[in-house]
Amino acid sequence: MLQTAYTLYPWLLDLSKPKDGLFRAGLSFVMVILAISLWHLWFVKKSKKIVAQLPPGPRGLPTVGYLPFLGTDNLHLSFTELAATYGPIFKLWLGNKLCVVISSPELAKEVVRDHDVTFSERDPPIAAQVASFGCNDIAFDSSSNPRWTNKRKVLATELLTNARLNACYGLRREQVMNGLKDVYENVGRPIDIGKWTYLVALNVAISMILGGELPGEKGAAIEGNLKENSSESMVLLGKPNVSDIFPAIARFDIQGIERGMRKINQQFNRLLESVIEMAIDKEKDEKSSEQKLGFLELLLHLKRNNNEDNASPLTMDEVKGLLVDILVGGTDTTTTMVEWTMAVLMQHPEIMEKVKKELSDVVGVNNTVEEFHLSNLSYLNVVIKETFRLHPALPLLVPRCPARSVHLNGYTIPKGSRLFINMWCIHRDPGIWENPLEFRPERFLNDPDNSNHYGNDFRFMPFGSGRRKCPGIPLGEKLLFFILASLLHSFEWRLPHGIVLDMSGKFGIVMKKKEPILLIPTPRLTNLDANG
Ligand code: HEM
Repeated sequence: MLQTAYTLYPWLLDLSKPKDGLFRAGLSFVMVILAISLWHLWFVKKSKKIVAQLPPGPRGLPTVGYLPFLGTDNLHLSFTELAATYGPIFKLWLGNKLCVVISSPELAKEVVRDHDVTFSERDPPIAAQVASFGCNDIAFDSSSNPRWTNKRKVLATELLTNARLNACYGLRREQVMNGLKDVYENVGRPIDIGKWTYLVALNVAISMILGGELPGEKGAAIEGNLKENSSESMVLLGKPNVSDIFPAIARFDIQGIERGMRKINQQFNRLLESVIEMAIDKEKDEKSSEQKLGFLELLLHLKRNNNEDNASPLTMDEVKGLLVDILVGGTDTTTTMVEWTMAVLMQHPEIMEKVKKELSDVVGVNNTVEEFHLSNLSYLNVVIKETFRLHPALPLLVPRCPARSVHLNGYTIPKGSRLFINMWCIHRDPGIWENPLEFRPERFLNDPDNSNHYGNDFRFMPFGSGRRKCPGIPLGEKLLFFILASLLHSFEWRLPHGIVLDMSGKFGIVMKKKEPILLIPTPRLTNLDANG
């Protein structure tokens, strides 16, 4: 058509025959309009083709996108409902962020294995950027930054090695025993399991960071402030922030989240400076044995010296970022998992009985649990796995962000969009799991692959997978297991009279129980004091 118009064009412009002029001018006008219309049609079709390359998804409203239709409480549930309509890959706009959600193991494999490098970037929320000393931690630093690889290596090969964790078992034991003694003193009264566990997990983290208790009144005050500060930080990190969804208005900080986080961060910084000073003094006074050093002393050592591979030493902000990862990454996740496990056990008395019997057989009725018992508690192990399946601490993992546009399942996932892997949906998919909503630990009992939850089985990834997989597994799992075994072996638990368990979750970075779980303890061991 365009070619015909092109050949006619000289004739149309030949205005030497005046009587035909009007006709030719009219025809010329029509042809130009036709050409423009054809070009327009071609252009619209081409742009539609680009739009069609995005995954399907629900329509939203101008500016806010699908935001008003999503409940704030349970993003993973809304995403699961949308997957039922739009399939295992869909997109939606939240404000002006394009989000893509995937909900099948096949697509999860493509993201975390086949395109792992491309999908390993993060889109850090503002509060997290501040809390992590400008993304100087592991969770929010760019994976293309060689310093990120260095920090993951430091965590894996310096802090969380078996030898190091074994060396500081005494510190974990002491904090768990202190927690059990608190429960003992409150026998017969309701205990908030989440609050109790959070305090124990935080005490463990602080104690391992400092290599024990800080001396004197100053030390006790610093420890108290660190606890308070970490809890406040968790609250702000969990709050949805309008500035993250509408970057154009971020500078107004409408909810004051950024200001709040900056204040907390300054206090935290001052606390860390005091702790660092004390650690340096301690180092001067006594040369502690290498294995007994606290994480902070080790990090300061790595800050001063090049490590074996001659990677450049850690910066002070990186030391602080790593401490934040340990304080934040390990405490809320462990707390949440203890809460959910206790809740499901209260719902299933027959499973609780089996757990208690195993504990009595393996640990003995007059002994407290020690970490060396854990590898023999195979039934408790599968109870925890089943809880991970039904109540993963991070149901959407930590959202990823492609470093460049990628094709996934025939769709384009544009660079900079936010990608969620809905593990909640995959963990409950009836096509994968038999009676998926049933709490049945036995499903894992005869499983030959005991390590299938470490990221190689894309149907079951409570710790994520690929380059961004949780680097805290060795500590997280040990602590979770140890706290649960100790609680269940030392006490009988019952719900307060007339209380019905509420099993709904409240979505944040970590999915906690919506209602705290309050349980009343009665001693099971006769001699907790003697063993402590
Ligand atoms: C039961 C306890 C824990 C659970 C369930 C858990 C779960 C997770 C999950 C699901 C992720 C996201 C993985 C992904 O996006 O693919 C993650 C990331 C992370 N976790 Fe854990 N975690 C636990 C304990 C810990 C502990 C104890 C630490 C620190 C010592 C820790 C530090 C981190 C860090 C730094 C990241 C970010 C990794 C990165 O982005 O490269 N976690 N965790």
